Amino acid sequence: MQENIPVIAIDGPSGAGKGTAARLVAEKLGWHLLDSGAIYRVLAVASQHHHLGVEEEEPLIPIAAHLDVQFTISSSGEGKVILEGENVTDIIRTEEIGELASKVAAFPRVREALLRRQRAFKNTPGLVADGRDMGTVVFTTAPVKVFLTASAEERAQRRYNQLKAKGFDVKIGRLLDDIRQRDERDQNRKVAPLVPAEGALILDSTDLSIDEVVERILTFTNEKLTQKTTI
Ligand SMILES: Nc1ncnc2c1ncn2[C@@H]1O[C@H](COP(=O)(O)OP(=O)(O)O)[C@@H](O)[C@H]1O
Ligand SMILES: Nc1ccn([C@@H]2O[C@H](COP(=O)(O)OP(=O)(O)O)[C@@H](O)[C@H]2O)c(=O)n1
Repeated sequence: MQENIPVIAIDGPSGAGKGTAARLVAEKLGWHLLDSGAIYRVLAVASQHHHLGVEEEEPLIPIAAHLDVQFTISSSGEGKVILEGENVTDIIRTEEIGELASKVAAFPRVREALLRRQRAFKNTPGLVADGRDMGTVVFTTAPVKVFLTASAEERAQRRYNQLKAKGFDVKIGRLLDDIRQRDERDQNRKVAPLVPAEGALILDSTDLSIDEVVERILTFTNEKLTQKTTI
């Protein structure tokens, strides 16, 4: 039964390490993965394709409802994101698109239109989902909820390293400003604001390695799931 499929919901601000941790936890457990932020990022790109601004909600709703996107894994294990037949894997990771994504994500009816698509990722044997509202809105009954955070300075530095490695020309000061603006927008919007879910493990990763973060999530998952059943 769909209700009995376990979900690990990992929420937190930009650059906290959610995506990295979620992928590694999902690999370790052999569970499915939902990068919900990628859906909002894809919607931002789709709005550009359709020559729409991100200031008005109404025109974005049908685009969100009928988003033609595929998340595929190549034979070498590389994740690919295909929008309307076009490979948008790298484009969606730019700060410009992150910024637009956080604008389209502030519209309640856009979020509503994307709910079913996100919930469809929940399949046996389990799902690891990361985003801003996985534990508070999309998977409220998830047995395992984690709020992963880190200082804004550390998150900007991580983003800087990540984008530099991909060959993007970025400035650390600008990234820090962007992160602070995005935090502000994500935390203060009226619908599905970024807040820790009730009962979430609050994990500050500022001084933790990726391996330590993954270890703590797995330990917490074990504790939570053995309280109910077993993993
Ligand atoms: N605990 C950590 N210590 C150092 N770097 C990290 C840590 N967690 C993630 N990173 C790196 O920071 C960058 C941003 O991580 P990501 O998982 O994309 O964050 P988020 O999904 O929360 O925005 C990536 O390059 C990742 O490798
Ligand atoms: N579940 C989610 C996931 C992302 N988002 C929005 O989408 C934007 C991009 O999400 P992301 O997870 O890819 O961003 P990063 O944390 O990787 O910077 C965020 O700034 C949020 O505004 C959201 O509102 N709800």
